[in-house]
Amino acid sequence: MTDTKNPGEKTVGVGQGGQGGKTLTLKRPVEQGVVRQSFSHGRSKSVVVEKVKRRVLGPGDKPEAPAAAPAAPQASAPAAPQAPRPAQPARPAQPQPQPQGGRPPLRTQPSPGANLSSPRPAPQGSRPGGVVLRTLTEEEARARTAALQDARLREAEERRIAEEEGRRRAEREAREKVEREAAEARKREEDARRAFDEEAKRKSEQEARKRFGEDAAAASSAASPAPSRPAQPAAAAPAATTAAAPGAPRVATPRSAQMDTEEDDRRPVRRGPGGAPARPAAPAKPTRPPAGAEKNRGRLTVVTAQSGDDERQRSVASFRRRTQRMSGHRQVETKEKIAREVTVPETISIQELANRMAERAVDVIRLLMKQGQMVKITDVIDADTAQLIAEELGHSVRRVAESDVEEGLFDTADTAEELVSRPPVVTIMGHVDHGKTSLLDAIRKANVVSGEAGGITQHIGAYQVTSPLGGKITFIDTPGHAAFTAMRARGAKVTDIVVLVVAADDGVMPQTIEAINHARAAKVPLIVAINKIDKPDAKPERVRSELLQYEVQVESLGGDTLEVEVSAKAQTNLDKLLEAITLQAEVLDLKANPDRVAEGTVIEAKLDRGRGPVATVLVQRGTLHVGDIVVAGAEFGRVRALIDDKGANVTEAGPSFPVEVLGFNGTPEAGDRLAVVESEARAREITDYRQRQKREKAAARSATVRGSLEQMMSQAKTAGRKEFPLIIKGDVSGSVEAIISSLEKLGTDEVQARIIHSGAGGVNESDVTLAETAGAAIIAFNVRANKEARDAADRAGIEIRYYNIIYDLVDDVKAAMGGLLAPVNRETMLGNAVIKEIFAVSKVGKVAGCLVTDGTVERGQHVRLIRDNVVIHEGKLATLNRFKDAVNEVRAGQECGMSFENYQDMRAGDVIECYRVEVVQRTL
Ligand SMILES: Nc1nc2c(ncn2[C@@H]2O[C@H](COP(=O)(O)OP(=O)(O)OP(=O)(O)O)[C@@H](O)[C@H]2O)c(=O)[nH]1
Repeated sequence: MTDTKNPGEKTVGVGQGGQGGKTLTLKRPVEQGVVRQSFSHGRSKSVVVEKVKRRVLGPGDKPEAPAAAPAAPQASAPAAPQAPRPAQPARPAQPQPQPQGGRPPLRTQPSPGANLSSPRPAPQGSRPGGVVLRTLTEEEARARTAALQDARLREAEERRIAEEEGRRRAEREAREKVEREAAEARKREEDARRAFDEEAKRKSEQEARKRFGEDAAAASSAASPAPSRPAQPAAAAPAATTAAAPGAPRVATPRSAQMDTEEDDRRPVRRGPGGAPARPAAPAKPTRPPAGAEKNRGRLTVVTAQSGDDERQRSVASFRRRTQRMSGHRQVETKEKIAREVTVPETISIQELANRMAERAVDVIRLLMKQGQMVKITDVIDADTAQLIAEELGHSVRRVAESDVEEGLFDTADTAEELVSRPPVVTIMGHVDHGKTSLLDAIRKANVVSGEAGGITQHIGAYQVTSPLGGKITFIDTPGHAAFTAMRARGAKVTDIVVLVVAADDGVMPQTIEAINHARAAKVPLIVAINKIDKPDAKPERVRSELLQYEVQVESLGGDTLEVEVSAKAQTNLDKLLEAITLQAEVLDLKANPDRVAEGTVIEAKLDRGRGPVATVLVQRGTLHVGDIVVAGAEFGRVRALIDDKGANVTEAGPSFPVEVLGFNGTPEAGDRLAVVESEARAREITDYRQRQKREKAAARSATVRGSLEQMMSQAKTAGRKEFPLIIKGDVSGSVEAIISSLEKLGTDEVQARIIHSGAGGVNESDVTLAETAGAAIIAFNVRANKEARDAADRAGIEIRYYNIIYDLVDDVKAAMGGLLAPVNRETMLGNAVIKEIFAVSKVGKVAGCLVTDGTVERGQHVRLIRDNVVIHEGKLATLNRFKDAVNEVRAGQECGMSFENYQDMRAGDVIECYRVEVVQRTL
């Protein structure tokens, strides 16, 4: 039994706590109800709550108001799940009375976890089986009210926040949706625009192509729609500027209008997000995206704002460029490409090749790069590569030999009108001590004495004198055979006239004869100067008669060779000699063209310590100037200075004028021909070739000194020459004559021995130089060559053949001359064999098992296969085996195995004929 001692309570619950207990009610009616109380751990309990109708309240207290307040929100928001919440904040208020000492517990069944489920703090009477709640104190009531108010406020706040969030979410979702749709619309728009641009581009290209295919006149006509195209950018510009103004009229060119009509079906519908046409006022502009779409492009920048215009400008510009490009190509194509015949030497630089083709060097390099060759413009390529390139570029090629670099260097013809008389060039020749040098000096001295300007200051190897008959005479101041033949050996024909000096007291001597032969070989006229007539023992008549033996018939003896009796020492008849030279020159009618680039010959050359390489050059044609680029032999240079025979600097030198040339890069050789070329590159090309040739010649010479007789014959054969040039030297003149007559008898219609020079005595240097010049062989009978001659022969690659039996000599020459006849094949029978059986051997093929019936059978020799007396195969023996061993020959009576080269069809019973074939030279 629970008793409330609270004075405020009017109800006392009597009973044992069971349901059947009686409740003592003191007059005051009570409203009661049952509330289910929940506890922790899932426990629950029903509590009876009573509400007294009347109670004593403190002053100012309004207990009903708070009770009604929670009910109101519950009624206004029945769906709100927070209905029980107000009870929860009350919980902390529950222990509040405890600290206040003296105060009895509120409930008869105190439960720490008890929770008041009803917010109403009403006094409750005790009931059987229930819990009677005491009436709340004012403080408690206030606390509860405050808590309730707080809870209500919080709830309202939370609701407001939730609503706010919901609203924001909805807004965001709506915005995102709109953005998404806009992006999609933009994308669609972009795709459509791109597709449209592509189409427009394709169409314009097509039209351009079509237009270029049309007649040019039609294309240029103003009436045709094509010319309206260039106006399009102008029309597009205002349209672009008015693009921002909605509804502004667009200027549509005929072309765009045409395109619009053509492409309406294909053009994508350009609509804004709202679905309305974006640009209703400008439906005809295909290149402009609708404004609505632009609005939805997202970030708007100046670039994007202008992008539409740019697009169109670019499109027009690119169209124009393309048009220009195409018309440009057309121009290039219409410019007819000139196919040239390109001369290609064995090697050529890229630059030179390009020049010859009239192409750009860069194009040549590009072609080579395509073939995987990285080259520079200065690189040199071979003729094969050059040919490939030239043909790739549409040119034809003329391959030339290396020697062709000299083409056009010399001997270009002059017309008769261009030729003017020139001084003769004279060489003095003769036997030793007959007075050559004395005569040259005498002539020069006499000329100086006779008042020649300047004076002799230096010796330059050649000089000019004035003839008493007028005009100049050029003397080459290098007397003797050496200079003469050296020049001739290099192909230079310098001398116009040879003055043969014969001492009147000595008569014709061996070198006199040599000089005669040299002059004759060079087809140069002689003037005989019978020297030393001042001597008492001088016998000029004897000289005249001796010369007759050598087919030199002087004028006084009825011949056509001029002769002058002179004395170098006494300076007698020097004028007559000069007159004779002038007369002879007139007969020769020597002429040259002075108005052309110079050609000449190096008379002598030296390396001067102070001046570098110095060459004495005799100009033969044209005029040599300071500054000319000259080539001589394997050297070239730019003429730095010209010095005449009197030591004076001159600026030019005409025909037959001897002059010292300074400026060569190296020292040329006497006898080298000089030419003026147009460029240093050409000069380099020529000298490079010549230097190569020189090296090769030196190498070849050392390798082929011997056997030159045969070599000479092969040269004769290839050159189609019928003459076989020889120089015969013998111990006595009788034997020499016998040899000559024997050799002359060998001659046939095809080939003939030609004796260039013959004489008694050993082979000397002069013989060798003559042989070199004439391309002759030297035959020495019972004589030997001196050391100088041997050295010279080694250097020149001339063979000297020695004999002591005249028949051997004749036979050799006969054989060599017979070399011109085609060789024949001579057969020699070796033996026969008969095939017994045929075997098939792997890797070898068929092998014939044979028995050699007569002679021998040799490996590698020729065989004939005879079946029933008919030759069925001719070839060579490939293998020859005896048992299992390879052997070189098998004799009669022995068995062997044979196989043939490239032949398998042998049969048992066939006869094999073995023979040797020799190439036999035909003889005369
Ligand atoms: N009495 C006389 N002696 C001469 C005459 N000409 C040359 N001599 C002499 O003959 C000799 C040889 O003269 P060179 O002029 O050296 O004869 P060369 O032919 O040049 O001789 P090499 O150079 O050895 O070939 C010298 O002693 C000269 O003085 C001449 O007209 N009368």
